[in-house]
Amino acid sequence: MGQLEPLRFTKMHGLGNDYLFIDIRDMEEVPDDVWKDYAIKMSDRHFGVGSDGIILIAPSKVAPVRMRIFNADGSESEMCGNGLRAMTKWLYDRGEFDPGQAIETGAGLLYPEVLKTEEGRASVIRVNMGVPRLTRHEIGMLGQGESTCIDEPLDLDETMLHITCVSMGNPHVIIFGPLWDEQTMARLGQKIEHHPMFPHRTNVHSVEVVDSHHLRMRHWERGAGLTLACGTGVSAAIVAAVLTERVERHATISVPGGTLEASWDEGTGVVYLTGTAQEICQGVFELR
Ligand SMILES: N[C@@H](CCC[C@H](N)C(=O)O)C(=O)O
Repeated sequence: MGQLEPLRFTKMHGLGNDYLFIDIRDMEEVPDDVWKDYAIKMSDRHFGVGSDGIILIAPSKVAPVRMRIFNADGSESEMCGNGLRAMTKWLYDRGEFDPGQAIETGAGLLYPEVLKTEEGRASVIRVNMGVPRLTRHEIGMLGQGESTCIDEPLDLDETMLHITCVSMGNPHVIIFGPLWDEQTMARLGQKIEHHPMFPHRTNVHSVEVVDSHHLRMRHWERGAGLTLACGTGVSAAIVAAVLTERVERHATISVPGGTLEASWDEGTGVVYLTGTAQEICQGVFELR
């Protein structure tokens, strides 16, 4: 790891979903296993810096820049909604974000937009999260590949749940009902994350309908556990709630770390996610 250090990082968050951003555009290429190791060590909340994962600001052949995300357990994910807003802010605040530009992600090219600034810095960002994917094959679930999973039973031994599954590039399971408390979210979230139905594991969300324009959610993230917000999860939730006729196409979504606005456009099929992003601090990491 010696050649990478000292490793500069910026800690940022979207509603408390926090990541350590590392600009690797001018670095020599290093094997993914090295990033996996850094993700585990840096993310540790007691023996590291503390975060839900690390995000690499990487070079791209198809866009001005690419986002790669490694969860706190070192696994790589395709996408991160809160991370994408935070990365847009990182670029904007450093004069490196052009209106209309794309950011390459594992879910394809995505288009963020800075809606509001404060003292020249980005504060509210809207992201075109792309079109949700609904077949089992696209979600990475077992079963009939071309079929969807909408309000279907999942037997968890101790309890029978009804799940709706959506991919926003990464997989999400949505369970509607009264909002689970933290303990239940952790216990059932972990079980569903590792359920054999999901060979690549999955993110899990408890979702309560407040009214036809308002949802409340709690998250168990694949590779990170309980988090204060999950942008792709919120995007998946509005899709699942519209598909099951629980909300209109635009909703406010309350999560433990704050509030996001989500909408699912009828014409284009695109999901839009709007919310804040903040920079916490900058630092230098050296493994001891
Ligand atoms: N917090 C994120 C999602 C991060 C990745 C996720 N844990 C996965 O493994 O897919 C978000 O804001 O979308």
